[in-house]
Amino acid sequence: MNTEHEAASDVATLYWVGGTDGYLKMIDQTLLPTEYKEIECRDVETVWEAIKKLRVRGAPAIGIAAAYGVVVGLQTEAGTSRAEFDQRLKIVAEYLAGSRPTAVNLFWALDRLQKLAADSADLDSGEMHALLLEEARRIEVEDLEMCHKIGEVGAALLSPGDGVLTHCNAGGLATSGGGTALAVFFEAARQGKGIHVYADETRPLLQGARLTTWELMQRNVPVTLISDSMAGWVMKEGKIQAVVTGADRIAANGDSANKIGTYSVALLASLHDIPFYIAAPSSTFDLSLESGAEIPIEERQPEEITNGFGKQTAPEGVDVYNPAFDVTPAKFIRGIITERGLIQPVTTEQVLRVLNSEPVQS
Ligand SMILES: CSC[C@H]1O[C@H](OP(=O)(O)O)[C@H](O)[C@@H]1O
Repeated sequence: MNTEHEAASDVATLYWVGGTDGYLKMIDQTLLPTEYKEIECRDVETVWEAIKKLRVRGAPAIGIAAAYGVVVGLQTEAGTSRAEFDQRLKIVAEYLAGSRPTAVNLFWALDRLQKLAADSADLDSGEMHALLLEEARRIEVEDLEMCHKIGEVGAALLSPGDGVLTHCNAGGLATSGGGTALAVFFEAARQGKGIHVYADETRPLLQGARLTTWELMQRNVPVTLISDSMAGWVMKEGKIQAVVTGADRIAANGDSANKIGTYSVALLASLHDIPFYIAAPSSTFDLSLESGAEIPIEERQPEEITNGFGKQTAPEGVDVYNPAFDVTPAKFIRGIITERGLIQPVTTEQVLRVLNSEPVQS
């Protein structure tokens, strides 16, 4: 636990230091696992770059970073009129919204802060700034509570000795510190279920190889790293009894966007009659979308594939297609694990029923 970190998280993915004149501190995830370094974000441009370059990544973590990014971006408005403050708030929110398009938590957090400001027109700029910092901290702490509940709901689905496969990183590093898919594994391990995790390396940015294995080893959860192309074979060999991944945006019918390669894993799981679960907080649902067809998919730079981590592995000028996410249709998802319970079957009716219920009691 970082002594400066006020939220009760044991993985200090990101946190605010000080008052409204403070700053956002975060682990630079691009350096893991070989270097553990925290960076300080003292202006909104640094926050934007950190999200864009995946120094901070994962839907919930991106939402928290954006919320604190708004607070940082408003530090230029100390002592201004409320009208000037609100104009700057609009500019900063639009700027941060342009960092990455798929993770809905980013937009959910920005909308939440802007609505708070609209509902607090009577406050002066200093009071409003302080209230926005409180709300950003609330988003962080609420996420930690959601992660712990997701862990409890999901762990109940796993049996002693299960082999479980995951794709990308949906751990503490992708959230306030508790994780979503990995929260399920952490809780199952805490309950003594003796699970064994198989982590896809997750090309091209290797969040699985670099981050998921690191987190699980930190917590002494047995983990085996496999290449993405091995997922089908370990299922065929009977090593996998369940698959759990995170999500970046879930449509009202349960179609789920997640790291590229997740769709293939879901199809393979279906072929082997292995349950495929998504673990995600309610803040990752976008009920304005009827289906996953409308989820915006981020395309990233070709160099992530042709020059991953500095080594050229393809001819100069080769044509590259690099979508960062894909969408798994609800029909391939056995259940969606949320802090409000398990959504099963995965239908619009069930999504709305569970999301309208209260969070499970720990
Ligand atoms: C708990 S959300 C984790 C989710 O975010 C990752 O994407 P990225 O690393 O590009 O931010 C991936 O889709 C994970 O499943």
